[in-house]
Amino acid sequence: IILTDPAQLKTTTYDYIIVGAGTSGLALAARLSEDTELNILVLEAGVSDANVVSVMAPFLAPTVTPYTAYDWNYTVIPQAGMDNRTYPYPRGRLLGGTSSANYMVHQYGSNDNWDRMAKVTGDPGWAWNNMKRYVLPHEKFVIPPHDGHNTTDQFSPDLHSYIGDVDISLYVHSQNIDARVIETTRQLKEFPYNEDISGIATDLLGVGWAQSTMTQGARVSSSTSYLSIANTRPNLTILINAMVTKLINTGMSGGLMGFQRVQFTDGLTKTYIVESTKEVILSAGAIGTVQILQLSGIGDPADLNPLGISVIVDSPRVGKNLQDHPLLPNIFTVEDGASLDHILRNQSAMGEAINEWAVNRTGFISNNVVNNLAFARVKPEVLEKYVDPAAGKLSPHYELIFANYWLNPAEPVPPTGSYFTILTALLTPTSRGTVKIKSSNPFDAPIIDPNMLTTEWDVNALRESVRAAKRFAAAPAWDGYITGAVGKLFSETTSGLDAHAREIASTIFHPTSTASMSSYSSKNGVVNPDLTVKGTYGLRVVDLSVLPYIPSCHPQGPAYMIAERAADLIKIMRADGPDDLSPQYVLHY
Ligand SMILES: Cc1cc2nc3c(=O)[nH]c(=O)nc-3n(C[C@H](O)[C@H](O)[C@H](O)COP(=O)(O)OP(=O)(O)OC[C@H]3O[C@@H](n4cnc5c(N)ncnc54)[C@H](O)[C@@H]3O)c2cc1C
Repeated sequence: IILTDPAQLKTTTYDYIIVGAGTSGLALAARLSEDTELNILVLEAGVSDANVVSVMAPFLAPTVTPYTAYDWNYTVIPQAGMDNRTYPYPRGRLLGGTSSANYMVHQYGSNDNWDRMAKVTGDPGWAWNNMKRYVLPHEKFVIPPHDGHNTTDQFSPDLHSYIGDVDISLYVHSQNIDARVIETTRQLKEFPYNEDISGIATDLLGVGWAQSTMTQGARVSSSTSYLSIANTRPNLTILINAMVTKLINTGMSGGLMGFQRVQFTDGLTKTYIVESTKEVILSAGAIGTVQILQLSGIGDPADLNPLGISVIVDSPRVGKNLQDHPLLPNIFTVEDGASLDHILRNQSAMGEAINEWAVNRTGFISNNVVNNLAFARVKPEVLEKYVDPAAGKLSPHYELIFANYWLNPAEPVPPTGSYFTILTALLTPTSRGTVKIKSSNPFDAPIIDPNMLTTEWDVNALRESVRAAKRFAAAPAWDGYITGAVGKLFSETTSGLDAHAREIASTIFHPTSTASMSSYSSKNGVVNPDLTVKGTYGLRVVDLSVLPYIPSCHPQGPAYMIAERAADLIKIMRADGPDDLSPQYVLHY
């Protein structure tokens, strides 16, 4: 049941209270509520996602954020590595969280991403060999896609699940560049075709077809999937418009501090308190989770003391390990009228397209914003000088994203011209940023410093991605289409290309790792391998903040995987012994 007013709550005591009805939060709520004996409350600061056209229509995803009613409307502080520019840092503030606001590309990361996590945390349960089991309950691959096209060789059917909760589909509308992208894989050895870039198999490298969380011409979020399946359960309550302002400590036990009470506000004047008998679980995302921890006195004394917040749990790594993928739009000019731009900037043409979508769920509005992606590694001679920051030899360093129009999240399409965009994203950054509350007022936005492009590796690797994009675009497949390059992309020099990056790069919106996991004995982390917050009992974090390293992929898949395993970890803790667990929940390691 979804409630909108705290007065509608039947009780103030629940077994589990989950903070944040986002990507991970709703997946976890759905799994925990399978046990009818448990009473679960989810508190979400944002609004309902119901009937919001920009949220539902896949191609309109870029209009859900930034700076809207569905966004937390954050802005980063001036970035030293990017000409001291600031830029928006969108996060979904609605049911489904950022899965209701993202661009829907779905992957799991490379096997190495998970194996490295198992290694650094000392918990083999995070290795891909164990994690891959969660693909089965998680995804439901849609065959055929909504446009009915033949998907032979566009994904590997044997790798995928068809019985899970989240619909995942290949494209449902072609872009006129699709054939040229695939042709390039035949012409340039450097960019081989990869039939399946989900990351389920060992190899993520190459050019392939995007897999997206959508079905029947509409977005699939954690709200329209996990929640819509679980929502009829009487033991699951979701309260929206409920912003958590802090956790209240409820006393020590065995040297650990409890935080069983959750304080929240309706956003206006009233404050409420609810209590958990088992656990409070923070799923407020890489920014929100840090904010709540710090407001509750869990953090670095150097951050909290100056704000007059008493330190209850000294946890110096809270908000410290922020990682994100820098994104650089490399835009080419193309033959007049050969791109989608003339439609995108024509209001009546857009109106017609949206109308077609509203009536039939067809046309380009029913499709994701991109159809093809490429994952690649820098050349060995570039890597020579560095300790490879990738999780393994089959993990990409960067990504190329292809769109037959002007796709620059930071700058709208110019009034004239036709364009082709190859966005490049650095997937293995070594720069580390921070998230820190500005004051003890929960309504003050935290200070977000992604600190991007501040290491030599990051600058070099992003430059290599631009060179790769230019080599890609120089393949014969693009003859008669591309006519030039926009801005400093023209440059052939190192300094020119670096200036291009500093001038227009921003984020692909993938913040992670701000409450990262480390082994039970390590202090270099915020949570333990079972996601419990170090120094506390009855408190866990279940969202992308727990990742020690950002995965080299689009991270909503990992957010869902973390939630799926967290549900098992919680169920195992509750069970008296293995006999109490259904076979599905026994970990095999
Ligand atoms: C524009 C954009 C495009 C993206 N495109 C892609 C893509 O194509 N593919 C991909 O894989 N990833 C993409 N991402 C990233 C990805 O969607 C997110 O990283 C992921 O969904 C985060 O999941 P999460 O569970 O950690 O947090 P979220 O899904 O953000 O959930 C956090 C929830 O907690 C709530 N919350 C926060 N603070 C509080 C509080 N104090 N009280 C109550 N509730 C609170 C929030 O409102 C939100 O609902 C994109 C992100 C953006 C912004």
